Amino acid sequence: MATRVRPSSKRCAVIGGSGFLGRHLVEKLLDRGYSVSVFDIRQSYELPGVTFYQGDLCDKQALLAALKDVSLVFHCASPSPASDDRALFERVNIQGTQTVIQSCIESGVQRLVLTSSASVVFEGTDVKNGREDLPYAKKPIDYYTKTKIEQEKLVLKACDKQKGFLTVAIRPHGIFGPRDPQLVPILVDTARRGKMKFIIGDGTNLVDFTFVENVVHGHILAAERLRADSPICGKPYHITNDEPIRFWDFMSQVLVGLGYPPPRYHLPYSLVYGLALLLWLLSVLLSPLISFKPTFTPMRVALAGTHHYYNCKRAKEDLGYTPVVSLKDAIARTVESYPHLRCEA
Ligand SMILES: NC(=O)C1=CN([C@@H]2O[C@H](COP(=O)(O)OP(=O)(O)OC[C@H]3O[C@@H](n4cnc5c(N)ncnc54)[C@H](OP(=O)(O)O)[C@@H]3O)[C@@H](O)[C@H]2O)C=CC1
Ligand SMILES: CC(C)CCC[C@@H](C)[C@H]1CC[C@H]2C3=C(CC[C@]12C)[C@@]1(C)CCC(=O)C[C@@H]1CC3
Repeated sequence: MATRVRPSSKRCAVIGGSGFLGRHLVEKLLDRGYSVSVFDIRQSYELPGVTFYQGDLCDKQALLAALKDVSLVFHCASPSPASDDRALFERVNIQGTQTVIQSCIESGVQRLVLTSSASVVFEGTDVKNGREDLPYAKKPIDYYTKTKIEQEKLVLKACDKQKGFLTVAIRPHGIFGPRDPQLVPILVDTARRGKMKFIIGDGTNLVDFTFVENVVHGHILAAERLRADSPICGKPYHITNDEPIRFWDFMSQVLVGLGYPPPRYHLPYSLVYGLALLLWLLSVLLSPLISFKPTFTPMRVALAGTHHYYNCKRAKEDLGYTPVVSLKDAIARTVESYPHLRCEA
């Protein structure tokens, strides 16, 4: 059985620690007695026990300062998937991750835990109970996914037991929870603009939505089991709530919890996908003249209308992972955490 690392004697760094997942991770690490250095392009809070280093992860000198005396690094920084800035994704997720790896090695960091994404195998078509041995998407649906694939490959390839530099990748899916700036706010904004009346497709597609505390739990288990003699070195792990749910049931539960009506009318998937593609093309062609961002992007339509749920048996076996918060409780806690987004009518 794997021996637990004694956290109290450990100092770790969280790259992207000001973000949604990063901050939850920092809070749990502090609870477990770690002292934490946060490296992020912005500082969004202050906490006792946390030292902030503000900088761009592509800047090696800035990173080296943050990694001094650190033996464990979590890398959970990325540009938002809502962006379609190819150059930014390539710079941060690919070149930046190379810089993170080099800086870790130069600083004597022994363990690197990457936040990857289960979407690295998603091509816009159904993934049912997908395991980690599925091939990477040959045609990734966007630059975010394309660069997350390259990022994961780089980190896993860098694992070197001889040199004492161990790496592992966590692949969460559809993270949600208090302070998420993405899923619930976008959903509510769409509902407030009267655009959440329709279900794309027949509404039976199953999807994983993963509560942020379960994702954090997976990261910490991986970090504490990452030793030269463990089977997890250089491998990716799916971390989900292990309770796939119909995409539209999940959206409806959140909407109803916040006082909005659930979507009711069905629209054919191919029609909506075609329209989303057309709108996206128009937004690109017209970008020199006007700037508009369609709500229903091809990527969101694909995510809303297909099955994408993943098997986390490998994490259960190798990491001893089981979700710590059920989907029912997670939805209730999430809804409660957004009083300002409740329907006022
Ligand atoms: N949310 C989800 O559903 C899923 C997320 N993931 C992965 O989880 C990780 C965390 O995601 P999440 O917490 O949602 O995202 P956030 O955007 O909330 O957090 C990412 C943080 O990284 C920062 N950052 C971006 N670029 C740089 C840079 N060049 N140098 C330093 N810091 C930078 C961001 O700053 P700023 O906000 O200013 O850009 C932000 O503070 C990401 O790697 C993402 O790919 C994987 C699966 C699902
Ligand atoms: C307008 C509605 C049809 C949809 C609103 C909700 C969406 C904003 C979210 C539903 C699934 C989410 C998701 C992600 C972002 C937010 C959603 C599209 C990711 C792309 C985030 C980054 C990842 O690595 C994969 C996620 C898949 C699910």
